[in-house]
Amino acid sequence: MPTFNGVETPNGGSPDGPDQSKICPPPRRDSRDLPSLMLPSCYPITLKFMEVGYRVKYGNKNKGSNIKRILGHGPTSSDQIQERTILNEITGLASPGEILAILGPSGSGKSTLLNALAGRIQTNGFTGTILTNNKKPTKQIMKRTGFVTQDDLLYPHLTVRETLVFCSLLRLPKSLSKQEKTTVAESVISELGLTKCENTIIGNSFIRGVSGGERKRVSIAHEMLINPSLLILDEPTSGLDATAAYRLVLTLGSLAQKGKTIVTSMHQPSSRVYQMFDSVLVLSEGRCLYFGKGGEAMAYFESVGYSPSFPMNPADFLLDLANESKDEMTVELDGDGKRVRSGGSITKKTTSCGM
Ligand SMILES: Nc1ncnc2c1ncn2[C@@H]1O[C@H](COP(=O)(O)OP(=O)(O)OP(=O)(O)O)[C@@H](O)[C@H]1O
Repeated sequence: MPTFNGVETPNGGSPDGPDQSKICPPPRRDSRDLPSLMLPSCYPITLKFMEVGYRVKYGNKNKGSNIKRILGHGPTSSDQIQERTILNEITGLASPGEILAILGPSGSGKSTLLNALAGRIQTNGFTGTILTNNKKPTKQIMKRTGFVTQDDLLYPHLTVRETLVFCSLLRLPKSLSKQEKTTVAESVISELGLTKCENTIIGNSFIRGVSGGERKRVSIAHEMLINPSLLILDEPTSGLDATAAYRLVLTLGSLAQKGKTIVTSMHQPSSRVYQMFDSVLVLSEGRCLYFGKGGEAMAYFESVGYSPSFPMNPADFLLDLANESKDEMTVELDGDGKRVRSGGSITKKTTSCGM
């Protein structure tokens, strides 16, 4: 009987986490039921990360030296090897059935954090602890982790269906037949709402293909083929209009409802997208400004003296805070002596995580 990587409990049914049998029924071993086997996330993953830090060394004077010579630039002090802290003691938690959104301005460290959480950073500069179900991530856990990168790499000449069937043939275990792998791809196409465009080519900037939103969905579908329990996405809504972004996050929400743990970075979510986040982690220059429930962020900042002077999208407010936290600002007080946002500036009182 074929085994399917995305469903079976690792280590013969004794996972590193909660008793799975209490969470969802054991899968029926019938290849005709493959799509229904594949869709439930039967292996919940709780992701904890504590004091995650990342420092990089840069400024190798030998690199690009020919170009520098052509430009007439001799060795300068900036050619010396320097160190930079990209992430500074970031702590947080993502639970099954929830969406954790990493928010922050460009360059604040969102992608770096996601890479760290996905185990994609293995250099000396990395510090801190990342646990899945209270243990160091095992190979089995890594197999159940999907990572959707910011820059998707897809073959422009293949259709959506061809892309996913091809990936399915490559990524799914040899124990599944070709027909079963095709069935898995078909069910993912349907789950991600790609049926309408399944015969459209992916395309690129030269060849007209699927829309930006559909392209993002194909990237997510690509990871969904392995039925991940933990899905990490780097800016899945970048380049999408507000409605397409909302629809995509709705899809993420429905995946979360099936028991998956979703961690996603997002640049500028609309207020209705923000409302779909269970937790948010706000980064500013690699430091955590806030980690906690999305719905409690505004109250938290108000309690520590920061509030917008007019009703606004919480995500915009948090991004303003993150952007302005690095600048020197003047404290402005309203009639009650509260610090207020005024003329686009918000004063910042704390950099600790509001957990
Ligand atoms: N290996 C590296 N060497 C030097 N600097 C790096 C390295 N990796 C990341 N950085 C820097 O760290 C900062 C954070 O980068 P990161 O890509 O994580 O930001 P981001 O929040 O995802 O940005 P964006 O929203 O624009 O994608 C940036 O200033 C980037 O230039």
